[in-house]
Amino acid sequence: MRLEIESLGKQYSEGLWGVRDITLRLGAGVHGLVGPNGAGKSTLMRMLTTVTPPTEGAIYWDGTRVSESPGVVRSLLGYLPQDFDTYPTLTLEEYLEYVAALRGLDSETASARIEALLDLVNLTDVRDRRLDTFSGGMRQRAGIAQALLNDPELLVVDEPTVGLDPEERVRMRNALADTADDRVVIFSTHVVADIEATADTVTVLEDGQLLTHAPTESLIKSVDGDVYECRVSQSTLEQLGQEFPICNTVQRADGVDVRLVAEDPPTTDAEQVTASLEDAYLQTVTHAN
Ligand SMILES: Nc1ncnc2c1ncn2[C@@H]1O[C@H](COP(=O)(O)OP(=O)(O)OP(=O)(O)O)[C@@H](O)[C@H]1O
Repeated sequence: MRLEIESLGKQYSEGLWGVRDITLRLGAGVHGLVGPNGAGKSTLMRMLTTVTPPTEGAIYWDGTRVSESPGVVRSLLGYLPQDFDTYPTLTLEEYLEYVAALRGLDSETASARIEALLDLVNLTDVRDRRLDTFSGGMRQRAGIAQALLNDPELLVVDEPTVGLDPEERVRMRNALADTADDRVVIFSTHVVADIEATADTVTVLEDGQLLTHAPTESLIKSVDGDVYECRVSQSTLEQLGQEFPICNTVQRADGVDVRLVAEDPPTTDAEQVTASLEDAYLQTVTHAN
């Protein structure tokens, strides 16, 4: 299975492009799509899911041009949109049975599939509970289950961790990673830490442009040895901020603990620390500006 995106662009109005000139090749696995608000993540996903047509360029699934045969992608697609909503008065099981019927699954296939998916997203115990009693994280995992009902080869999830507490974020990430063995999973977020543990590749978008696309490990390695932490005064922090990407700051009684990306130690007592995806992301975004 292979998703190819060739010079893809979407223009909303004169001079306003949601994304432009995006070229990517994605195989089975989890692919993280990150970027700040307005970067173009949702625009790209809406084109991948055939919700909106591209203005230029093309998308191919296993060599078939999607705009010429949108039904091909729709039949193998699972989609969890950002504004996903459920039917509050149905129980989880009733809801999944309803969606399965809408997708044309026969009842035997549907019940086997529902059983497996409840287990995958860890909601078997609450199958008889009404959806309006679910937490945000449970609702999102129910969303993943509905998106997987037809066993899609392409699963697209738009910001599935928004509004979730840390424990629920981890459950959500694990559920996504567990689905990715034999499908292409595209996971968009503006929280870089959400994809560090789960994504095989990372794609960084900003202002509609593709800044980088690389295996997660190699993106982290690109800043290995260049991440430092040190305690500095507020005025030194301001100077450092002019020169280096600042990854994090924590106020202390006697100064500010700062984490930054620099080729050489930024202060005499700076300590080199293990690089994270967030450091690599900040370096990528800062370099582009
Ligand atoms: N339907 C639309 N009509 C006009 N402009 C749009 C439309 N949808 C998005 N845009 C614009 O396209 C650009 C990319 O937006 P998009 O929603 O794709 O970004 P995003 O990365 O998903 O952002 P967020 O993280 O805030 O959801 C922005 O400038 C946005 O204002």
